[in-house]
Amino acid sequence: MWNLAKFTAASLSRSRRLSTAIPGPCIVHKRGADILHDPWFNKDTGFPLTERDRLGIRGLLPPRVISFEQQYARFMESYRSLERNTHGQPDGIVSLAKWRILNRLHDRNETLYYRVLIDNIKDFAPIIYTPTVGLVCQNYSGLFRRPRGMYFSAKDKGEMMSMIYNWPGQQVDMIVLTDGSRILGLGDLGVQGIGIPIGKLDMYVAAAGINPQRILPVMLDIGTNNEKLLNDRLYLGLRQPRLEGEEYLSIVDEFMEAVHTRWPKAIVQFEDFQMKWAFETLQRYRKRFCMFNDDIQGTAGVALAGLLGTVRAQGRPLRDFINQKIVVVGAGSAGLGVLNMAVQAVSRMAGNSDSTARNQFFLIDKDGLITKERTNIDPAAAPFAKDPRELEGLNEGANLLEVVKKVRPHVLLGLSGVGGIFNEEVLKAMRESDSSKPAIFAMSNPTMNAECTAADAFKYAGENIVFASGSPFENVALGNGKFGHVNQANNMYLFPGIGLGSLLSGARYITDGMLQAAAECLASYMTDEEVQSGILYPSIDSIREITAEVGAAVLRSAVSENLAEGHGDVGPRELRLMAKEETIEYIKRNMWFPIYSPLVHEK
Ligand SMILES: NC(=O)C1=CN([C@@H]2O[C@H](COP(=O)(O)OP(=O)(O)OC[C@H]3O[C@@H](n4cnc5c(N)ncnc54)[C@H](O)[C@@H]3O)[C@@H](O)[C@H]2O)C=CC1
Ligand SMILES: CC(=O)C(=O)O
Ligand SMILES: [Mg+2]
Repeated sequence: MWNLAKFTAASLSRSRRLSTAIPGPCIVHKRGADILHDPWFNKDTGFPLTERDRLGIRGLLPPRVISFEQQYARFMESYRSLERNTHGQPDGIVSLAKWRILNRLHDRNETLYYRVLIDNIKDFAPIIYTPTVGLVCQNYSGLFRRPRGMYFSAKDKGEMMSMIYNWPGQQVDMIVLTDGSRILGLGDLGVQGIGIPIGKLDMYVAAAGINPQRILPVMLDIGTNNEKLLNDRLYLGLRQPRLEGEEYLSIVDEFMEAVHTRWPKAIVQFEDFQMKWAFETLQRYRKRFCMFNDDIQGTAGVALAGLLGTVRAQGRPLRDFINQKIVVVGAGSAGLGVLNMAVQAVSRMAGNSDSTARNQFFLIDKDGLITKERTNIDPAAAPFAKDPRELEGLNEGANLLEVVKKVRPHVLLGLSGVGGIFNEEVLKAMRESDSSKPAIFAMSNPTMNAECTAADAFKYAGENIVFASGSPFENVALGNGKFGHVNQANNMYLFPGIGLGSLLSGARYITDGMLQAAAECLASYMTDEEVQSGILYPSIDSIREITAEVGAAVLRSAVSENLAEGHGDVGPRELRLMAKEETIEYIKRNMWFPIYSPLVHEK
């Protein structure tokens, strides 16, 4: 049975802590059934009698008024009974059933939905976020029932400025935008990729307390090159190949102008764009709009925090980072983002140039080790290409196993999207690492695409490793009551704080300094004791706490760079005068927390 007393005590103390964030009485102009069908205002059976009378819904609901706590307990009961009833069925079926029950609540009653999400984030993140969100995207055209977010297609060229005013919300703070061209490690899913902005924005509400009335998931449907989808009669997107070149950019330009015109202060997060457009759009917009690319920049900060954690886990001073040999598998937007940020960190620590700092990194893509002998090398990868003359016994295109055997890296980091590529032989080769505590980061998503499983990593590379994966795995039982800790190295630890800190600072744009501040905040969050037992990141249960700290670090960095223009009533001067703790408090006060607000004045 659901423990109601525990729930009430926990949520009461949380409400008190965040009491200043509770909105005042809001007056709703809708009446009757329209209110019941609006998930923002709907309280289901929770409408008190005065509201039923005055909002014209008396008689439209069963007579008994059910409290929020009872509704919560009822939902959790049905969720747990779904778990029991689907026990033993294939994982995909169970996960989709769980997603459906949560999605139905999301569609019906947002307050209750976000409350159960916040309180049970560890259980529900794998459903609304990776890995299940990947399965949802793959099946989106069949799962589609109600629209969520906005869709701008190549057919809407010239219309976007007026379309943006079709969005019913007055104010939008956070937008997550995709073109569906590289959804997790699942490739081009066209319009079906909308599941990703929806899932990311759910994390924004849960972790950063962004008001769900002010979020906007967006799909830019500029076609798909996925033949299976083009031939699927249920496919809901444009049935045409992806636009390229100037045609493509003109669509993204038009969208960005439209958004900026209606909501000049909204933050735009680019998500799951294929590499060429990920880099190109970041360069194109980063000084014009308040935007960032999560796969390049959010991932980089989380990975850097993990890499610094592995140095501490070895009992070494942070500065020893400059001596770590790191093999990165995957030279895409995520892998290159990580390398660029890691190189900046090494240069700062060692006082070296970037080119010297790059020596310790080895980059592998689908054609093997990248060296200067590579023809048609991608310009973004070129700075990391090795000089073959400086490599003993390793040639252009050397395979992963050869590289691991020769280099004996301290860290093996996968962002390739290729499931199982860290196979038994590769993992066993990591036993010969030069590190006393080698690290394996299998960061690709969803679970199927992880470079290895947690169990295989501890089994083949040894019990002494530090392990992290992009999607969650259970901790691994090592025998004798010991467990191998599984970290989740996922950009969810940073993007909510980057967005929230940027929003509340009123920054004109998002700089490298702000992103570095976010990464440093995450890197210093764990104690030495935790890190030495292999725990690199906080538990997802405390994601709201860590997000508040990351948000404060980002805001303070914007202030120090003179980019903060303030937010709402709080101007740049007040932001500048805040001490660190005051900034964290300010951030927390501005986090939305779901409770039923009165919908009518009390007379
Ligand atoms: N944990 C996290 O927070 C994040 C994880 N990711 C994951 O990283 C993966 C890659 O994302 P992007 O870099 O954006 O993709 P991308 O498509 O830009 O890059 C993929 C890279 O992997 C390389 N690759 C493909 N097959 C390979 C093989 N057999 N051996 C070695 N390299 C190979 C490709 O050559 C390319 O360089 C995806 O699975 C994504 O879900 C991405 C962002 C954040
Ligand atoms: C986590 C994430 O952003 C990705 O896998 O693309
Ligand atoms: Mg992504």
